[in-house]
Amino acid sequence: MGASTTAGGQSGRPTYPPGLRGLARFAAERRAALLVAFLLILVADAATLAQPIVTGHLLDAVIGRHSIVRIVALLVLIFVVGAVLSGIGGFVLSRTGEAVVRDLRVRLGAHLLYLRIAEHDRRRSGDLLSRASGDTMMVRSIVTTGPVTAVTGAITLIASLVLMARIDLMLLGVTVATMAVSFGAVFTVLPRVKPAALQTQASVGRLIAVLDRSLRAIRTVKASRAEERELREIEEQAAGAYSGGLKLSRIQSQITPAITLGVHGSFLVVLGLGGAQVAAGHLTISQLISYLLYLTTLAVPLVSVGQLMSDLQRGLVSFNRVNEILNLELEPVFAGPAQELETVAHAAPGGAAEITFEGVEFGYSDRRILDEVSFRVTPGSHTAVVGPSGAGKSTLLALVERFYEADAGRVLIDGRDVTEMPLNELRRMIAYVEQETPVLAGTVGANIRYACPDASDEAVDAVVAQVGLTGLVRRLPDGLDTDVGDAGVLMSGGERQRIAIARALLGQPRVLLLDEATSQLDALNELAMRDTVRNAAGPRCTVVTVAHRLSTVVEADKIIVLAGGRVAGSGTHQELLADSTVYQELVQGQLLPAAVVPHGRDAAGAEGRQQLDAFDTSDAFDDAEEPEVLAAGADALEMWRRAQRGTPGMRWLEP
Ligand SMILES: Nc1ncnc2c1ncn2[C@@H]1O[C@H](COP(=O)(O)OP(=O)(O)OP(=O)(O)O)[C@@H](O)[C@H]1O
Repeated sequence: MGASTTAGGQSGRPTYPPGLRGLARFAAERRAALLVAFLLILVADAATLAQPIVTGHLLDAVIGRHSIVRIVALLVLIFVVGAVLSGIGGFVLSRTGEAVVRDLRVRLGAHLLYLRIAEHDRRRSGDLLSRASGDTMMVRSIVTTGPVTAVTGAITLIASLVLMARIDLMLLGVTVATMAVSFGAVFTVLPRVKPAALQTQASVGRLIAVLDRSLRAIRTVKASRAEERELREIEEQAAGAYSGGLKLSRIQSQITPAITLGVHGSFLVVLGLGGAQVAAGHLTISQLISYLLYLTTLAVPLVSVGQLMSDLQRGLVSFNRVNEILNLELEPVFAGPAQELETVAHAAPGGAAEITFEGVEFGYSDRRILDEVSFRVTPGSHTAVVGPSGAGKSTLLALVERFYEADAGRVLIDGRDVTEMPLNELRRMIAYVEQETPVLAGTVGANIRYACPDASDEAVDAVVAQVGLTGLVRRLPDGLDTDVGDAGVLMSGGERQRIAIARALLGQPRVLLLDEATSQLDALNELAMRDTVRNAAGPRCTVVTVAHRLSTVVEADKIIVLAGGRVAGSGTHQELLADSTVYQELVQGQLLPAAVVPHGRDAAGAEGRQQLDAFDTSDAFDDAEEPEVLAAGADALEMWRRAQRGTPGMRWLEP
């Protein structure tokens, strides 16, 4: 299923009610295959049911010393036809069940990818993973073996009862009464299956969530010596799953013997009563044997039906857990019929875009994060957003990307409200580098091409050079084909960041949103970041950076100061230093810890700045392992720092 089909189907994709009705409706989408399988099994069962009749005739023929050749041939034919058709029917049903589960998994996968970010915020990804794996497995078992058992069991049961009724009604009455007692016992334990299954599946979900959490932060777990604590949580959830599983086993261990006892009990009663009937001459011996054969034929489907009833309850719990996700609202990715997403790297048409916030209000829940936020970012400019931690800076970027929608007010791109633009069109024009600069498992090249898989090698080489990765790529054992490890763990933080920026630049976006990592970068990376941002902004691209480093801020054409959910000031670095106490405080304390505070001019700084501008970071990265180059990078950063001292009102804050 391609991306376009998946997303295009969002509006028309059927939803299912919870429970058996939903499961039946889901399975009914493959009714043609189910019907073929049903007919095959019907004929196979008819053949099985004919066996006792023909066996009865065989006995009569043996007792009456008639020829048995034709009857034996017929019996063999019935055996073979029954076995072959039941095999084919079972296979068709199983294949259909597998296809049903495949569809369920793909739909669930599509749903998880297209789910609104707010839903992902609310849920633990480990639990979602367990629904995609464990729960779909449970659904699989009831839609594969379930229909086979139900169809064959029901047919065999009804036909056997009809044929047994034709032999002796009284014996049938006794059989039904005995079986009713054992099924009564089964029905008393069945309601306990659902809560036990729910406990098991929910515990497994939480277990995977705990594991997922620990493995994602395995270094922190080890550094905090938290293995034992994590293990205790794992044990707790495993114990929950164990106790749920134990309850289910207990219930199952009552169901199977109850039915087996019912069948065996009725066999003995029928043998006794039937023997008396034969002795009294009301029944022939062959009729009694046929009856008893029917009774034994019943044993297997009845036990299977008992098992199915229990499995069905468990499967329904899993189906409901999967269906709960399938019924969640998705992002409206496509406005109309599915459109092709652009996968080739070329500039999004239109050049640098204008971004406007008009009285935007937003809160993740009841807590207001942004309050009447209004500002304009001019096309081609570089705007830095600064503010205290938690002020809502990243949230601003999320609203431009439309990960969330404003509660009031509007976010406009080139005068168009983002909520009225097709999401794929909006996101095609924007590149976004989030704070954690995620790198996905795979190769360096695949990561850079992630948004534009069809980009040419030349385009990739160009962005690799732009972010100063050429030297690294040359040194890597397999160049761009080198694996970055799970979540990019084999790369350094700075390398991951540059890979993420290269990925963003490859799409030649009209808007580049950079959520600067809060952690300090080394000298070279800090300079590279500054150069990259400076070079990206221009006639083709507008850059908005959530800035934590002064190197980014002072370069910006405009700085927006966000505090207390409001715009507390905007302007250039110099303007804000003069006008905004919030900005001054940020510069002193939080924007760049141990960095700069207002001070007088420093003529040497201006000279330092010129030298810094001449320092080519991309060349430096190419030889970043050379000690003299590293030293030159550090020198260049010091030059830049001196340049800041040359900036009106700035001096270094002593650590
Ligand atoms: N997905 C979310 N659900 C609920 N609350 C959130 C969510 N994301 C952020 N918040 C809260 O919203 C507020 C603003 O968060 P945001 O990440 O935008 O701040 P920020 O200014 O970028 O902070 P920082 O500089 O520390 O990265 C914070 O108080 C944060 O706890």
